[in-house]
Amino acid sequence: MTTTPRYHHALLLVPLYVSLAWLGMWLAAKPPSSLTVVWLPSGIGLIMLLLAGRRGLPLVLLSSAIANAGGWLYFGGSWGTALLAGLLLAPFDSLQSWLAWRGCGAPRRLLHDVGGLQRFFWRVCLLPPLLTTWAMYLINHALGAPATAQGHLAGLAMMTSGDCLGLFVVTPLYLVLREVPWPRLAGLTLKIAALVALPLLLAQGVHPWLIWLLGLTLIYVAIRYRIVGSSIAVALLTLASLLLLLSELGPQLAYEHSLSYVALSLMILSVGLAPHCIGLVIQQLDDVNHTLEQRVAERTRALREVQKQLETMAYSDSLTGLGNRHAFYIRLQEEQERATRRGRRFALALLDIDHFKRINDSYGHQTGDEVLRAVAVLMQDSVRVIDRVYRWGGEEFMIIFPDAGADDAMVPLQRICQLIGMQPVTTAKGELYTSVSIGVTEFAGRHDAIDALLGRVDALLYQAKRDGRNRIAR
Ligand SMILES: Nc1nc2c(ncn2[C@@H]2O[C@H](COP(=O)(O)OP(=O)(O)OP(=O)(O)O)[C@@H](O)[C@H]2O)c(=O)[nH]1
Repeated sequence: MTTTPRYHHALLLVPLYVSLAWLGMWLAAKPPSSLTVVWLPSGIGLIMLLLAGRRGLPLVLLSSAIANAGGWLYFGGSWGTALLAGLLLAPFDSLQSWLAWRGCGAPRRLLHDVGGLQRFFWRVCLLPPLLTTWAMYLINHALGAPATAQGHLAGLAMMTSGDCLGLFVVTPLYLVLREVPWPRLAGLTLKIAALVALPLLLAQGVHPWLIWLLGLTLIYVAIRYRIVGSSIAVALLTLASLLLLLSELGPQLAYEHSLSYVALSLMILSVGLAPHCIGLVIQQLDDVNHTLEQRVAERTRALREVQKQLETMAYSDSLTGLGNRHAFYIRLQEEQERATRRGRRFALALLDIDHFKRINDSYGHQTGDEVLRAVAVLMQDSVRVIDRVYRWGGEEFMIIFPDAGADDAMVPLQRICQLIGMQPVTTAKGELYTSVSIGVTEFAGRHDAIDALLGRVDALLYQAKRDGRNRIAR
């Protein structure tokens, strides 16, 4: 049989189970006698199964047998009675843990939402003790355990509420321990201990009615620290109640003894349920909020992506990948303003592929597209990084040369003219020769309007066409 780390942890709980059981028996035997408020081993048994699954069942059986047999020996029972108590009671303790474990369903979801709290209370804390403690009570009684002063029913109620409270206190603590790192848990426990102690001390020292402040404290803890806080608070409240009872302090002792202990168990159960409920509701709201925020963030990211794509589509020419006419206008305006502000120049060239219609007519539109793409790449490769090439429309292109005059622009333009005129464009239909005509002008200072600039470059292009094409006019 292979053993996992979780099984080892369950194994380590055996001594804890036994010592908590003996501590419980010892407390019960203290005056005012035979009283149980909380039976912590019931919770420990469930944790063994949560850790080790079915393989934890023999561990619960063993722990319970040792605890019960030892208890009977301690209280003066014979070896035979002790052995019998161990053998007879252990299966019922194990059955209780098994029922509670089955009631948990998926432990991760146990105290995850308010619906889970209902399941936790009924199926984990209440039903398993209700179904098993009567048998254990009968066995104890048959073996010679005395009834409480208030009779069997009070004794049975005390045993059931004690087991129920054990499960109610220990299970959430286990879930908390699993999720919260130790240093944070220690800090949190100290803070909550101070908050829980305050109303208890006020009730003892000033006036018993001040015990009601405890309700406010627990609600505050639940709102502030969610289910983690309420779990720690309920455990601390149980501990504090036990200490107060041991010191024979506390308003509970005003009642009949055993019934007052049942009342205390029930009080802790009901007082504990409210903050758990508040903690879970707030936690659920937090989770919903978090999910919504995540979704909004995702949508915003997707929208930004679409916006980027739309911008690219709005400013670029899909065939050549160059900036389109819209982008050209924006850049031309910026360049004109910049040049005016700094007293600089810039050159503007308009290029047109000669007799492009013939290419389309002879080889088809697709081949025409290939030529347009090839010419676009060639132009882009022939200018400086800061120069910008745009598709003006059809087979016409614009180039803006920042910080350059028409003379400076002539150098790359001549290179473009020569390259296009001399080297063929490779297309699917074969190698094609073409040429470009170019008009080039420069910005003539602050009074040179954009329309005038465009009119000039257009006229120069037509001059180049008129003069025989495959040339530059300036
Ligand atoms: N393949 C293709 N052809 C286009 C595109 N846009 C415009 N054209 C074509 O480009 C041709 C332009 O013809 P014209 O304006 O007569 O110019 P041209 O034939 O180059 O003659 P010149 O400019 O006088 O040398 C037309 O046949 C348009 O259909 C395009 O995106 N792809």
